[in-house]
Amino acid sequence: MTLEVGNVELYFKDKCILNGIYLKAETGKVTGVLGSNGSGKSCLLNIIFGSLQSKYKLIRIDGKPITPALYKTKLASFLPQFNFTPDCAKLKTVFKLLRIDWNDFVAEFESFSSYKDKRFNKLSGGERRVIETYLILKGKNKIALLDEPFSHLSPLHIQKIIGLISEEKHEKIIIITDHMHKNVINTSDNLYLIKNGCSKPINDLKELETYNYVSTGSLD
Ligand SMILES: Nc1ncnc2c1ncn2[C@@H]1O[C@H](COP(=O)(O)OP(=O)(O)OP(=O)(O)O)[C@@H](O)[C@H]1O
Repeated sequence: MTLEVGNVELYFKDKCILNGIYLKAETGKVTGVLGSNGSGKSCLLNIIFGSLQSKYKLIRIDGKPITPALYKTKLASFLPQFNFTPDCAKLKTVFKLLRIDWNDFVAEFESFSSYKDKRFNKLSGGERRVIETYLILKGKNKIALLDEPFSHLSPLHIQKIIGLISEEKHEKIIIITDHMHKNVINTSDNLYLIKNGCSKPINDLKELETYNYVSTGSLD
């Protein structure tokens, strides 16, 4: 499956945020989106998901334009920057409702093994991020949009999430953005940088220096 996003124009009042976006993502490859603070990464993911309206956008799946918001089609799931799980929900209830196997989860994330009856709001920020990222990656949707999945995560959990992304990419289109750019770079098969409202395909990591996203030599 392929997902193409183009012709995006997003303004807040008179301020132009996005105006030259083309991005192609496909099953089997992770698509990474990098960009400085405020460059429009979260807005772009929200526009793709349909939770933010833009002046223009064209979304194509397997070459065919798709007009309903993606969240309405149930094709896509979205890990936003904020928590989406109800505070008082017990983890076992959330997993059951989403039909995700708890035992598979704790086999991978052993430190959660005593948490089955815990309520979501009793977890730490990083633990919440692990749970929600896992739920999105293991869900049935064919497109997963991940906005900062690594934030608040400790190194071991980051490695496990990266492993999960590498497995799930064979089933899903995965688009990921995060400020932990080295993790995004290592996880992604295709990379884009958002700069001045436009997407720049990155074929050589040196371009990230040329576009002044990272300092010279920092990726050596
Ligand atoms: N609801 C809003 N009203 C007005 N401006 C907004 C709104 N949401 C976002 N913006 C602006 O749009 C720009 C892009 O925001 P966005 O959150 O997409 O950036 P980002 O690249 O995800 O940043 P960060 O990496 O810091 O999270 C920012 O300048 C932000 O101030």
